[in-house]
Amino acid sequence: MNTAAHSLTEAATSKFVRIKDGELDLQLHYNDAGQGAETVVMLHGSGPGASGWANFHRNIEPMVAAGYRVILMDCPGWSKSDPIVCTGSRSELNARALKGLLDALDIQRAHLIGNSMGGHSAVAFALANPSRVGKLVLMGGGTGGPSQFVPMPTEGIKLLQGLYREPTIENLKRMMNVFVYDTSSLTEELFQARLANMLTRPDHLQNFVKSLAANPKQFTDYGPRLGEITAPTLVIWGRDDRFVPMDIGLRLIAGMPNAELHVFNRCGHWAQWEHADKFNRMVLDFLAH
Ligand SMILES: O=C(O)/C=C/C(=O)/C=C/C=C(\O)C(=O)O
Repeated sequence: MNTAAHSLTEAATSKFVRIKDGELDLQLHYNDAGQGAETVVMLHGSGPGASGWANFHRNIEPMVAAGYRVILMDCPGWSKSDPIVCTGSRSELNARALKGLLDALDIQRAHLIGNSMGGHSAVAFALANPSRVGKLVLMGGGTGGPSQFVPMPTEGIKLLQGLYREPTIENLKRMMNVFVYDTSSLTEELFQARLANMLTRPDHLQNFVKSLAANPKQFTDYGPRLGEITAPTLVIWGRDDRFVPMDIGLRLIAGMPNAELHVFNRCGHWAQWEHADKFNRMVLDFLAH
């Protein structure tokens, strides 16, 4: 391991910033790794205990080694970022938070990699700030619209919401067993780390439940506006995604003029983790050409 890779720990890259945008006034946590001229921002999903580091820890080092600066933003209401009750569009809230973060760091343009809610948020950001987006990579998310084939909410989302309401190890295991295709990859260490993340911030868990009660449809359906996004976009999905079904990926490429889709077989909702090596190679190739 070289010196740069050696310093790629959550603690060594952990930072905070205060952002203000109208009535939005929040402290955000983010991880900042690498020093490239081009920046890749990674946006995590909406599960209890999720964070940029938890979602993307298998993807950071290859991007840094390839010469990118990598920013992992913890969305408002997750991890070490400030708590919030979201009564409107969470996709738009996260997009505003990202704009605040990029402004504070003086980053004019970035590539965005979004997982699930992170995909919805990346699309919201691209619609509001088209000139600030290089390329987009969307996994298991991108628009909050309904599946045409699978009843919504999906079994995964029902388990996720149940876990927010009753944050127990049993409910966590139930959710994570649906999360991935190959459940043998889920270790007790992973469960315990995720449980600890969740239980460290009961305020985030309670706020998510309050947000859902105030507005059950947290993620805007950007279906009608997808044609406005001209940024080159790589959509990546797991064929066995039981949280956000694969046909949403088809909707994305039908709507986005410069989008292409890769479907991983034997893959659930966490393509960047379950197929990390191939995912990293594909994303690096896509960003470079
Ligand atoms: O309801 C949706 O469309 C989005 C759901 C998610 O964002 C779920 C994400 C779960 C994770 O990626 C996680 O790590 O918990």
